[in-house]
Amino acid sequence: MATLQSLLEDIKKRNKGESEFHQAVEEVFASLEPVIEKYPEYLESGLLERFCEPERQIMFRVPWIDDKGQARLNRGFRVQFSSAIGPYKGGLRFHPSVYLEIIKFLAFEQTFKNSLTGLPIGAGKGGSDFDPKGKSDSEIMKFCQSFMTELYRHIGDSVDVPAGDIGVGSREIGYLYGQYKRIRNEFESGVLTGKGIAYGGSLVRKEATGYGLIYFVDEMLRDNGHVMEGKRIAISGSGNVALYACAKAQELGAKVVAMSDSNGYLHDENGLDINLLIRIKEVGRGRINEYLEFYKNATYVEKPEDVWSVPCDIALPCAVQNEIGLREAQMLLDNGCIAIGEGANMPTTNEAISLLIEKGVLLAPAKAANAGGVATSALEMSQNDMRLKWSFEKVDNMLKEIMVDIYNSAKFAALEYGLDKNYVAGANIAGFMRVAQAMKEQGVV
Ligand SMILES: NC(=O)C1=CN([C@@H]2O[C@H](COP(=O)(O)OP(=O)(O)OC[C@H]3O[C@@H](n4cnc5c(N)ncnc54)[C@H](OP(=O)(O)O)[C@@H]3O)[C@@H](O)[C@H]2O)C=CC1
Ligand SMILES: N=C(CCC(=O)O)C(=O)O
Repeated sequence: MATLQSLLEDIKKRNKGESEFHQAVEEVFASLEPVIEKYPEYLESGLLERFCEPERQIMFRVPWIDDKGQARLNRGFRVQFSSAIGPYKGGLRFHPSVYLEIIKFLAFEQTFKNSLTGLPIGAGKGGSDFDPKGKSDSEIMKFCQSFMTELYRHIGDSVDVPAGDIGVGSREIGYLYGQYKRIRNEFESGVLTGKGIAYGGSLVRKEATGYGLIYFVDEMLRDNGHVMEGKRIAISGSGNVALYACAKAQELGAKVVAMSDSNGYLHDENGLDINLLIRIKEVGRGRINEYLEFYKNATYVEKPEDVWSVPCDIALPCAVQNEIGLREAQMLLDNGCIAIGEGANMPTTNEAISLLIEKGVLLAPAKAANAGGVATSALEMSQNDMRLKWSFEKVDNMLKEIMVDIYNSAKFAALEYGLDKNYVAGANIAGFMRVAQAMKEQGVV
């Protein structure tokens, strides 16, 4: 008879060398132990094995011509992980660190996240090893057009709906959509989300992941006798998620004193000027160290991983996977950090999660806390379906409600299994149960 442990070993054997995917599965299996004890049929029927196997993985060649007339070559991916509760849904990551297994772990995480939103969206993820940094607008466009020339055959508003992630913002979505529309000869606005407002994008989508993170963390703090007001916050990353998490945290009265990028971290004890940072990053497409030209008291240290050495009450990892290991977790504990809100996907190692929870740090897990982006993407799909355009306030209120619901789902799932305040386990359990129920009713497919 299979056990959780023997299944985990089998999954590791079947996916040799895929350390991030192994890590993601290990974390989930640790959470599901009490669930499988109560419902062994999820294991005995092979459902859990199917749950951890992507429905489809697609890899394709992406040739393009650079501004010098040189032929360039990248690789594209799309992992369509689960369609149990809706069409595949998840971002596209353009970054040189991308390869198939990275996309697979991200797509696996998306299964739980999309389930927790309560909306009809399955799980997928895609991307490329293309590096947008240092590329001209024309090169970005030519790459996106070539990428979509391959991807279009695999997506659709009821099949698979990509969106943004690292290196993919509304500019890239626009170029991808333009090529898709040209090939399909059809205005299928719901096929991509994160679109520009002029042609079907939803208000709040740009801000959603960052805002949603703060809504979740604020709910978690309040439920545990704390307030956001007056708290010191350190954030890793300075992209779409980090910038809008910073803006909303400051709106709620917190002081954000540090933010990072892949070259280092910015520190301003007076609190970062978020409007300047948004101008530098979004308008100028510049680097955060340009901030020093405006604020002489600020510092920029060329060690991104040491952003967590800046004393803070709340840490918001909003960059990449595994940026908080045991070393960084100890830095946070030594500085009296009381809460962590994961804006990035899988930013904390399993060892660091165990240490932080053991020490009583309130940990808002990525699958739950950063679901605001995909939830608002689903709201964009709904508006597109109905050919409607909702107001910023309407969408923002829906986002806030969804994030509070997600918090409560994680909280009460943890409580049901005697795992009070273990929001990592609660999110994994609540996310799993909805998809597992759908899989059970749909048969062995
Ligand atoms: N966009 C979305 O809707 C959602 C995104 N996420 C997750 O949030 C995280 C950030 O995504 P997003 O803000 O969209 O991406 P962006 O491309 O807008 O920003 C990424 C940020 O992370 C920084 N970064 C990248 N690599 C490293 C590194 N090795 N060390 C430190 N910083 C690094 C980048 O710095 P630099 O400019 O130097 O490269 C940049 O500041 C990702 O983990 C993503 O998967 C989760 C849910 C939704
Ligand atoms: N990159 C995203 C957003 C995906 C989406 O909006 O479909 C994520 O949830 O990780």
